[in-house]
Amino acid sequence: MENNIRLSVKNFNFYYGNFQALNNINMDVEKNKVTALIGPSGCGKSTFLRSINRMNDLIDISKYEGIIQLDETDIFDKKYDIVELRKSIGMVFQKPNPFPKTIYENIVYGPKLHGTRDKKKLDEIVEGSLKAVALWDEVKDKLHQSALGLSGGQQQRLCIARAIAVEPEILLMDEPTSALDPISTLKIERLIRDLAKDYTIIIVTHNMQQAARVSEYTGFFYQGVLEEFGPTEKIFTNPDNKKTEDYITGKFG
Ligand SMILES: Nc1ncnc2c1ncn2[C@@H]1O[C@H](COP(=O)(O)OP(=O)(O)OP(=O)(O)O)[C@@H](O)[C@H]1O
Repeated sequence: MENNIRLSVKNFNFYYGNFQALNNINMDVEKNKVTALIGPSGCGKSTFLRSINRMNDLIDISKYEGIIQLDETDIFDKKYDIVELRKSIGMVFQKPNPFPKTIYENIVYGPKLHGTRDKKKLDEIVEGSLKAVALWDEVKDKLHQSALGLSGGQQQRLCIARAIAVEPEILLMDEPTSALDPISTLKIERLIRDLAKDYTIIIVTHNMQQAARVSEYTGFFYQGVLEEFGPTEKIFTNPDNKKTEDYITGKFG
């Protein structure tokens, strides 16, 4: 079991100034599985997700305690290069945010940053990444047009392609379908299942049906505490914690 753990969070606390947003979080994230994070607004899901690739470092007043290990290396270790970390742990946001550049340039941005210069190699990465998100057929004739000309759903698939172009180990997704219509949402959900073959995925979602559809594991957060974490099926059918049950049956939140 131990070898299947990609990310291990131990006694993790997080503060914005005096406000403690996360309280003693412990979680092991299994390789090539989808882990969903659910809970009412303001419970700390995004703070937790952003801690995993150290995006919270940008917030001056923030402070953390505890350990987050990626493949047994502490991501907060001073020796850990943040550019390398973000290569290993990619992120997709709520609103599609392609760069105002061509489709091609969006995908090759990361690989170029990490030193890939060979045109043929870059072309391969573009084709491979776009095929992986089932966008290739839709855009192969307009790779050099602006990414901003794509629909919202296509833009989000492009952002996922951009994230996987550098071959991360983990993909973090912060409510990746909340700005999309139902059909685009289904496409992304199918894509998440496909991508789990190659990546470890952690997804924040407000949509409990979505968590149930896409994930193997679910964590329920409430007021900065990880109240319950376990197999998705158990969390949704037979949770141990009364708060989890109240939340999934719609009694609050
Ligand atoms: N930059 C910040 N400075 C101060 N407090 C913050 C900051 N970001 C978030 N918080 C607070 O931390 C708590 C957790 O916020 P967070 O965004 O992680 O919750 P969430 O569960 O993702 O909520 P939502 O589902 O609404 O996105 C909230 O009380 C929020 O007000």
